[in-house]
Amino acid sequence: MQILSEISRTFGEYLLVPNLTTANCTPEAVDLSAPLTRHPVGESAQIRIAIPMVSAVMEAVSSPRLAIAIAQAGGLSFVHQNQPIAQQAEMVAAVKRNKAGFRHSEINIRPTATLAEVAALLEQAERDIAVVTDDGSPTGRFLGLISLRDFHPQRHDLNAGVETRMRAKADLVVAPPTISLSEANTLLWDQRLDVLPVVDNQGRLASVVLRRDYELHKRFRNESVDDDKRFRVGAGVNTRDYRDRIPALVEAGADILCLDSSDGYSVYQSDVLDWVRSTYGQNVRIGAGNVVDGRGFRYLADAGADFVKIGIGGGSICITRDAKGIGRGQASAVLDVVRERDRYAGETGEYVPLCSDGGILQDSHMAIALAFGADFLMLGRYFARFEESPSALVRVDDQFFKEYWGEGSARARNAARYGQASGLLFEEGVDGYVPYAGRLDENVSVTLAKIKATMVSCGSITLRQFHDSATLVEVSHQSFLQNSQDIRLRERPSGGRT
Ligand SMILES: NC(=O)C1=CN([C@@H]2O[C@H](COP(=O)(O)OP(=O)(O)OC[C@H]3O[C@@H](n4cnc5c(N)ncnc54)[C@H](O)[C@@H]3O)[C@@H](O)[C@H]2O)C=CC1
Ligand SMILES: O=c1[nH]c(=O)c2[nH+]cn([C@@H]3O[C@H](COP(=O)(O)O)[C@@H](O)[C@H]3O)c2[nH]1
Ligand SMILES: [K+]
Repeated sequence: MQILSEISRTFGEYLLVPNLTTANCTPEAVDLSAPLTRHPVGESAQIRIAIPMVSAVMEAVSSPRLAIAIAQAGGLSFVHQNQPIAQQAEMVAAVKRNKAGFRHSEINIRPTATLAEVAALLEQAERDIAVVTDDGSPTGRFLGLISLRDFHPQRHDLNAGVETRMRAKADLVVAPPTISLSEANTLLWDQRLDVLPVVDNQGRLASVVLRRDYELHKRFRNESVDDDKRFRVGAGVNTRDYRDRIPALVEAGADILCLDSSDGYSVYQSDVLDWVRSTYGQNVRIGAGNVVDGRGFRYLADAGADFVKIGIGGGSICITRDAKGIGRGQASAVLDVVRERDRYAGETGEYVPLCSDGGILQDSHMAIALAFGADFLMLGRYFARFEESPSALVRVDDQFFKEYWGEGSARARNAARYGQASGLLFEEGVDGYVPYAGRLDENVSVTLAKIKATMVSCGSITLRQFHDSATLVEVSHQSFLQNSQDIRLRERPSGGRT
């Protein structure tokens, strides 16, 4: 038996002490890009992301819709593996079918639906325009567009059909699937369009190009895309059915894989990494984890992991520490693994990026995790709150929530945990709600603004500089208690605690 001589600590126990801010150190100059894959020290990784955020390998978080929204913002999603292989592969393929700028139409309606129905659909989606297809699906025969400007409750009978007020295909500008994104954007502006439908030669809707996406793209110039301008997407895998699951995910176009486990310091993960390297060489990139110390890191790095993920029991839905008594405060875990990563890089010349997974309770913790040396962050609760996450939106009294549950909870019925003969019969996660927070892009831009402001105060314009020069200090419990004492807030500050 051995007792480590440290107290295990979380991000909330630290603050950053500012360094000198120089004139070239501005939020505009801050580059938050991060490597996802191992690479020789001093060179660039094969896969990088423009913002250091990936979404958790969880059913309540990483769906195709969320994956597209994160890729648009510059991060990456890992589609969850707690589902049949074909279904997971189809989710990956659904993301890859979207080219940056060309998206599957989300707001669709049949021509025989009533104006009242389309009004309700648009109100619920907070959009102005719906696409009319013969069967109301995103790939049906394209018939026209209907917007809130096409009818008025006082002037038109809301029981009338959509077809009575829609602008029909013959009067609209449509584009063939061969159109390039820059040609499509030119049409949007020259023809003053809000929506450009892309229609194949059988008259079926292939995708839509939206003016609002163009405007978003101007704001987020950092989309995560592959060489064919398709969105990048990752996928979770496990240590059991990998010989079948990995080929299906690779075939579907997954850009990177991630072993999804509470405890990655196992021969099972090393076996999977061996199998991937002997089957695909470096053509398939795969991260491993989770670990909480340098030994776990070195084991997985030696076994060939592309990145190593850190975190046991620190997630918002976690009860692993209660159930199994394993884990480590996330700040201590990151600190220990970072030291080993840097030693490993010195010895081998290979940089293996680190992902800090879970336990981010507020935006400032992201900056602190990055200051500790994490290359990027995996977030569950943070992304579960957004419109684009797959779970249900529920209303309780006057407040809206999204459902959010752990992969080790009974609800997840995790096939790996509960399907095995020796069955893990206990739960390691809870099932609950998180406050609904609106659209992903709006929230992410506020969070990034905060991280950039922190880095400016600390005199860093790249994450590498931040890792090297951040100065952190432990904070006493008392100083937190004294913060905003005796002030009764008029209202919660916007963009405050997330
Ligand atoms: N980060 C965290 O703190 C936690 C995460 N989770 C999440 O819950 C889900 C399930 O995680 P785990 O229960 O760790 O799943 P897991 O599949 O990695 O492990 C479950 C059990 O199966 C064993 N096992 C794994 N591969 C095996 C093989 N090939 N042959 C025989 N035995 C094998 C493991 O040793 C373990 O006892 C994941 O999505 C994970 O991310 C769950 C608890 C904590
Ligand atoms: O103890 C656990 N029981 C669970 O059921 C569970 N499900 C997910 N995870 C892990 O939590 C991470 C997400 O954490 P956050 O919501 O704090 O971002 C995820 O990325 C996982 O590492 C679990 N941990
Ligand atoms: K272990």
